[in-house]
Amino acid sequence: MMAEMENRSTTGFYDVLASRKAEEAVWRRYQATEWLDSVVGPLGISNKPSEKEFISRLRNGLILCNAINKVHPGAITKVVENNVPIQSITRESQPLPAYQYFENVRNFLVAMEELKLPAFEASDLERDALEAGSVAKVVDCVLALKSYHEHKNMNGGNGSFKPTRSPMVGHNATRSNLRGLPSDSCRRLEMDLAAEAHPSGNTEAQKLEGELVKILAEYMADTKENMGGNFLASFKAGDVDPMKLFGRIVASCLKENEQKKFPEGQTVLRDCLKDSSNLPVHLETTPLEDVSENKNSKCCQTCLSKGDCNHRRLLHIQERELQDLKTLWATTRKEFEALQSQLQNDLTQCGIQVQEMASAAQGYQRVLKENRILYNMVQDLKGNIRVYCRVRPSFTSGSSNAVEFVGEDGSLVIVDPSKPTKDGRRQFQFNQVFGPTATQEEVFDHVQPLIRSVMDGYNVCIFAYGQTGSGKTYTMSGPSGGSAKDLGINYLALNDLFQIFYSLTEHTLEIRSCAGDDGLTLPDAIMLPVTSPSDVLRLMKLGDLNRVVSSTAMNNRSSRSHSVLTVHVHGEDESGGKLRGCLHLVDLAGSERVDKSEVTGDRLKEAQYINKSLSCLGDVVTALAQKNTHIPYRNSKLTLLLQDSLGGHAKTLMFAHVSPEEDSVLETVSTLKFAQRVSTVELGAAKANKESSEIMQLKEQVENLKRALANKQSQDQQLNRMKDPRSPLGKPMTDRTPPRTRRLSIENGSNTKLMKTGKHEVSKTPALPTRSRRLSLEAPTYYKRDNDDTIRTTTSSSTVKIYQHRNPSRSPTSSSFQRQTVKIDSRTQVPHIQLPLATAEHQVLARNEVQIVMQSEVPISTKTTTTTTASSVNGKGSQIRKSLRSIGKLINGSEKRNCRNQQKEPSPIPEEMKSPIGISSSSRAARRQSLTGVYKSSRRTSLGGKSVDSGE
Ligand SMILES: Nc1ncnc2c1ncn2[C@@H]1O[C@H](COP(=O)(O)OP(=O)(O)OP(=O)(O)O)[C@@H](O)[C@H]1O
Repeated sequence: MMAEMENRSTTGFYDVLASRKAEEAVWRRYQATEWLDSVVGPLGISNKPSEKEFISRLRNGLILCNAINKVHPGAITKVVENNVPIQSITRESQPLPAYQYFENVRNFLVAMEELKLPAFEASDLERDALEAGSVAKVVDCVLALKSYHEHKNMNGGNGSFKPTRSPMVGHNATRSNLRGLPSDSCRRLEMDLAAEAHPSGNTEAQKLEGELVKILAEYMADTKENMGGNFLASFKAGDVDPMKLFGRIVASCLKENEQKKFPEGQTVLRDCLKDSSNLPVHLETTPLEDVSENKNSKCCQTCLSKGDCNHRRLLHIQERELQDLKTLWATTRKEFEALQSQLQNDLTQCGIQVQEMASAAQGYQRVLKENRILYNMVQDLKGNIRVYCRVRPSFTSGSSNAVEFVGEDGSLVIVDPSKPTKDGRRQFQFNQVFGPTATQEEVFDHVQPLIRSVMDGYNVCIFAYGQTGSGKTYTMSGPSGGSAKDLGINYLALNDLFQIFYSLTEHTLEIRSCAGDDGLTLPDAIMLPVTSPSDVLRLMKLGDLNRVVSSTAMNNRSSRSHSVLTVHVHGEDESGGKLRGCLHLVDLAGSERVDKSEVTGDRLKEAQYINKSLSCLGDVVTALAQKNTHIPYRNSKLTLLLQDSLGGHAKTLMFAHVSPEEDSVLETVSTLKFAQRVSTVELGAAKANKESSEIMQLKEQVENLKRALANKQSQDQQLNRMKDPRSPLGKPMTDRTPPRTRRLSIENGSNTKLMKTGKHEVSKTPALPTRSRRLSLEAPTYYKRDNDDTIRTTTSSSTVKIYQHRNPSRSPTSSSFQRQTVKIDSRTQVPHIQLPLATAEHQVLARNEVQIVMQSEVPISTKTTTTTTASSVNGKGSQIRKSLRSIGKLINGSEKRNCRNQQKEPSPIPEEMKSPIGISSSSRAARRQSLTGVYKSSRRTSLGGKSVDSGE
């Protein structure tokens, strides 16, 4: 059935092909006839002449010779004519002798050869030698001449002419003209010829070829029907490559027919077509897998078994091409792999380099950081005041900026836009400069080490300086209503201290708004326990409410006073040594030009006070920088307050704030100049307030020895009195002011006598701590005893209340002394200090406090160079040892004296009985004690003879 179908299909195909070919041939003959008619006159044959008719009209060669002479005049010089008009030449007319025919035809063929146009063989015109394709060759030859003629007419004979051929015919005679074409094209033409040569072959291969040809023919016929005039023209003109066209035809045949036209089972034909699709034209788009598949196709297998098929040759060629492609593919793959591995290597190298660069950058940052630390250490050793500068962001967009450059190394370049010359540019160098984008956290990172050193017993002062509105309060406290990330140094520092504190102990802290051990005091101070930074924040906010803030033309929330937050840290190190650190966080009021801030009334007065105190600060800094002997600390309360930080052994950091706006450039330069001057101030190396455990032990020994000595002396006195025969109670002693009291009075620069003023007893302050004494020097200070036994102190117009609280459990000598104590003193409105009265309770506490402080300060006051270094500790120890030795000598001396006295007659009357008031012996003891630093008894006397139980 299948075979039958195949046979039918094949027969039908050849019928169609034959009719198509016939049509084609007719059409071409018509073209040739028409052209010959137009060139040499009417041939006298029909429009659609048969092959025979056509050949017979050309056989004598006369028409051909005339035609070629028309196209190319002089191509044939001698045309043999038979004097019969062309029109009258018929099949029946007498033929010319054969040699004449031959002469004309030969001349024509030679001329065609010379014109490189396709020719035919003379035998093709023989009457009885018509064979398949021979007439077509003659027709092609005429049409080639026609095309040449047209080309000549169009281009005037210029340019190369490429003759067209019939797609249906192979031209043996024109094989030379096909040399330039690809060999595969030739092969395909050969295949076509082979197919034509065996139209009725029964072999399978022939069948397949036949089917292929049929499909091609159908396709070509369809294509021809759809061909427009342009296509034909370009085809004729040679613009269309016939081989490419053939390839395209085969490809589209494949597409269409593979799905539609081939019934199931016709796999052979499909494979064959697949095979033909692997022609070079299609290799460009056909996947390689398809090519390799086709190698085993049934058609090829059949062909291979046959051995002499054109397919075999084609297959060999394709195999070679496939092999070449495989090789190319392998090479390309290798190259690709090489490129891939190269890329991988490059990427790895790149990664390594990036890593190296990153680590180099990190190293650079580390070195930079170390450099800064070392530089700071050098500065610390030299005792320079550290100066950081902070530039706030500009608020006026679009205006030019006075800050030209902010360097990582602490350099800052300011440009005065009004002076475009070199003079307008100034460079400053500080320890650190923070640009407008610096965050609060970044700023605090650079301050943190300094704050932590408070825990090591150092006094630290950080003060913010700068023109109004430059960001001082922002740095120290943060913006009002800001979020947690905006918190300033004050909060972050306290937070940090609390964190360290929590990691050390669980104890509750105490906060108080007073100067504490050695500073100023403030009105309405209260003592509150705090357990966390938020407690402190709450209290600080309360303090801020007392700070006058008002709006000026320069700043909406301009601070109209200086603000000082002081944190006292008392601690004990692991070896039992005592530490005392103090942190002052100072937000100065801003300097301002009143014409710019446009303040009036009270605000104007405030501005004047602020500027005056800042100018005093400037004077102090200048005197310090010039190493003058006199430093004018007392010219203002601000400088007095900062005296320890500016002139002592504290670590001091100044934040110079500047506004970047162009119209602030003068103030900016002035601030930076001041900051530069501050950075040249050398305070000397900072010293920690630390007492080692060895010193503590020695102190304890001193105390014990002192007690032993006192006991001995009182025993001596008793013995002496008992030995004295003149009075059973002993001789009354002169009531004298104890020597220690006098000494203290001298130290304090005050009179210890109680002054009677009406009901009140007024006395100079007893041994007040350093800061209080300094205050009393500025304005004569008196303590008044009220009815309620309150001591009042007055300074000029203000009243001072002393809040010196001592919790017995906090005494340094108490065993229950907390390991770590943080006392936070918030002082505000320094220019307007109000110092209130103390209560009786406070008075008592004050006395106790003083006593404690004095006890701990004795060695320090005698050795003002207490430091943490081994040598200084040893120095202090040796001083104490000296004291011990002298005490020992005294004890030994008194024992010897006692021994001598005991040898004398002992008095039966006790010593106390000898003195009417019974204090002369203690006075003497006190005198001795004062010589050795014991002054509890003398204080008792100075405070009115009240006994103060040391109690500790
Ligand atoms: N680094 C900064 N980033 C963002 N805003 C800032 C910065 N510094 C300051 N400001 C803003 O600038 C304004 C003025 O700042 P601030 O009040 O701190 O200035 P000041 O120097 O304390 O002024 P005064 O001396 O008048 O009290 C505020 O609105 C503040 O929020």
